[in-house]
Amino acid sequence: MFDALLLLSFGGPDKPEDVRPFLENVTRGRGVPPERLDEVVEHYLHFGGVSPINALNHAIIAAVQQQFASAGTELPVYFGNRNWHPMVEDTVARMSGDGVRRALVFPTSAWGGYSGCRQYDEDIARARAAVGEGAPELVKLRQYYDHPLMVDAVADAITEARATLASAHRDSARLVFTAHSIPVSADVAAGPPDLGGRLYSRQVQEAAQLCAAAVGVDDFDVVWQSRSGPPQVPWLEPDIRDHLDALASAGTEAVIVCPVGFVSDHLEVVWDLDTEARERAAELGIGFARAATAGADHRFARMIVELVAEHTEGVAARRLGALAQLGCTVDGAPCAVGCCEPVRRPR
Ligand SMILES: CC1=C(CCC(=O)O)c2cc3nc(cc4[nH]c(cc5[nH]c(cc1n2)c(C)c5CCC(=O)O)c(CCC(=O)O)c4C)C(CCC(=O)O)=C3C
Ligand SMILES: [Fe+2]
Repeated sequence: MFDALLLLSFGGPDKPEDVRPFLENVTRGRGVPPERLDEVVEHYLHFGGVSPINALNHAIIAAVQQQFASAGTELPVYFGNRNWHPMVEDTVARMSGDGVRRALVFPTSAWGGYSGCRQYDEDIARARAAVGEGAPELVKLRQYYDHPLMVDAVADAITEARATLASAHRDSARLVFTAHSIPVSADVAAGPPDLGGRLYSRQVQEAAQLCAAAVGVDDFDVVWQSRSGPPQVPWLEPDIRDHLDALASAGTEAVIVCPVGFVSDHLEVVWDLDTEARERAAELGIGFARAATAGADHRFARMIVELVAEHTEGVAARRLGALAQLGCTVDGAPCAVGCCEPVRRPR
């Protein structure tokens, strides 16, 4: 029925010379100010111009291949990206050359919204169009932000992070979830029009609620990180650093920061949290622990295998959230008419 799995991701530079051209691909036509780009170049160069994202994706693929092998599932796994090599256009061309007729696509974003869902649909459509006649049918797997295996992995990561705090802080540390900020207009446009919008921030809130409940915490915060737009454009707020200021002034002594919005420890996690937010916490004199992302956990690969089995074996979709189940698309058609429409950006 399906003859391959494609892991579709964001992409990142592998060496210093890649950084500028990669960022040009990411931000083409998106109204990101040049000052912001110069800053982000520095973040990548701080890590030798190598984004951690490619190695992390290769590790996820290896874990999935291992599980396929031990289950006797013969499904080759391909890797393609939106913004850097291997580019999804090249990968889909290779799949076509290998005789792949129909493939499932696992996107490395768990979320709805333009950046997390619809833009991956656009990538699929663009890659198929580039191949032209005979391009494989590409079925994207559904959103998985509330999958029980994902929630379990994040919950354990929170517990492990808590254990790294000074003993006096362990019980009282404030649990703070982060996700990538997006323009408020993009959040308003997120989801099928009849569901009232703001699907991305509502999903992030729901995931945070599920993970907090899994560790027995009922009072937590959801804040945002890594905004890139010009200052006059409203993005989801507060930023994690401003939030740390507010928490410290209110007497909080320690925080556990959980980047629930990201599936792996890529650059925006290791720079914006492990470098900038951690520094801010040190300046404020508050304890800081960062929870690991779910991608490196064996349950994440198990979840991918289970999402595949929903299509290949009719396994029932397991999920803990109550919001609409979305994201499963065919050949890059959006989830619904008018779903997550790209918002026009100021020049
Ligand atoms: C919702 C969301 C996710 C989560 C869903 C998903 O995972 O897809 C995500 C992931 C990621 N974002 C990443 C990197 C970047 N994102 C940027 C810019 C932007 N992100 C946005 C949103 C998101 N981004 C938006 C609205 C912009 C503004 C420009 C635009 O409208 O498109 C820029 C430009 C420079 C800057 O301003 O930061 C960079 C370099 C990397 C790779 C990191 C690495 O290399 O390890 C990853 C996984
Ligand atoms: Fe981003």
